[in-house]
Amino acid sequence: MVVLAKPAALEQISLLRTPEPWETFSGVPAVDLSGPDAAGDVVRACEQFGFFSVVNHGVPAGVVDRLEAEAVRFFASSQAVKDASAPAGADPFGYGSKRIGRNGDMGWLEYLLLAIDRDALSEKASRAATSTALRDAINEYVVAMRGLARTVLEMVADGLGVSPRGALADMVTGDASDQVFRLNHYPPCPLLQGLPPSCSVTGFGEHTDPQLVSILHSNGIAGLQVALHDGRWVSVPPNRDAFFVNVGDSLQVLTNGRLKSVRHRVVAGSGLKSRVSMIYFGGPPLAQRIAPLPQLLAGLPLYREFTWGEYKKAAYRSRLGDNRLAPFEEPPVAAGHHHRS
Ligand SMILES: C=C1C[C@]23C[C@@]1(O)CC[C@H]2[C@@]12CCC[C@@](C)(C(=O)O1)[C@H]2[C@@H]3C(=O)O
Ligand SMILES: O=C(O)CCC(=O)C(=O)O
Repeated sequence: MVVLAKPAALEQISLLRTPEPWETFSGVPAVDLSGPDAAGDVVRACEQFGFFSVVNHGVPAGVVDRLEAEAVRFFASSQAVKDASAPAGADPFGYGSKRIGRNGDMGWLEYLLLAIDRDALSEKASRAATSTALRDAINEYVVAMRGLARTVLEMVADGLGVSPRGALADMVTGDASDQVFRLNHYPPCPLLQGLPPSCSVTGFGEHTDPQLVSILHSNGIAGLQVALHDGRWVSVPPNRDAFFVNVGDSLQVLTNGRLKSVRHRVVAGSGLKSRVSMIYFGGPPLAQRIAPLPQLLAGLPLYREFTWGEYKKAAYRSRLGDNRLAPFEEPPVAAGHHHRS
């Protein structure tokens, strides 16, 4: 007998996680972008945690609310409508359900993954976003996220003493920058009904983001967890009024490991409400060389130079949880041995 597809219940069972107690983290750094030492606060948060929340960000609530409402409308449309937005060719952009990437990663979610060209949806992505209202809401939101990414990266440069202060920001807001945007919908999982609250399913498996920074917003339903630098996983309290900024692998390399990308994941529960999140990934042009910035090199470089295109290609062939920077790490220099130039 040929089994063509795993029955839905089996897919859910394989996403079940070992029951664990939640520790809600009260120490998420909140950076007030209008504060007197915002640049110092951003750098300290990126060094200590690799993520932070942003308040007083200047993004109008209406921009977020409009997109959230359109995202909810899109995910509530019929399966046939959503499936018509599934990726057609080699690129992964479009609607997806449960399968994340093409290398076997699964999660209890559906999503719309879209490529952004300058400050709007790319031509192909425009076809995947099914209504004018959704497209307009995404375009409006992306402009706000590009501005926020620029502000954050200028602050990183200021805080680290990198000049010009636009050196990092230009990588993600230049005309050829490689930006990605994703809407995620995590419905409550029926399999969990009647199980203790410590039971959950994998919503989005643990990973670091490959780009320089990503900016996340969610609808106030819990689920995001991050790994602290001591290895402990903690839940991030949801906050509708804030954005969460993650340091990505490329920023880790550019700062020679001084800022560290953050491992994060989403767990989905049995609650009554769905989690809806939107995340903007700020990546550089494909030809951009990524290597520790000479201004930040106190000792030896920890990474060899690569282009974003090379890294992205490798990332898209990897599993979600892989350490995708490993192939680019310089081997540690043994004591007493010196580099010859
Ligand atoms: C399994 C995968 C999904 C992903 C591409 C990858 O092969 C490994 C990295 C994943 C990730 C994580 C951050 C956001 C994202 C869009 C990206 O650039 O890398 C996703 C990719 C995806 O969802 O296709
Ligand atoms: O939904 C979330 O909160 C995080 C999603 C995420 O990490 C991703 O889309 O890469």
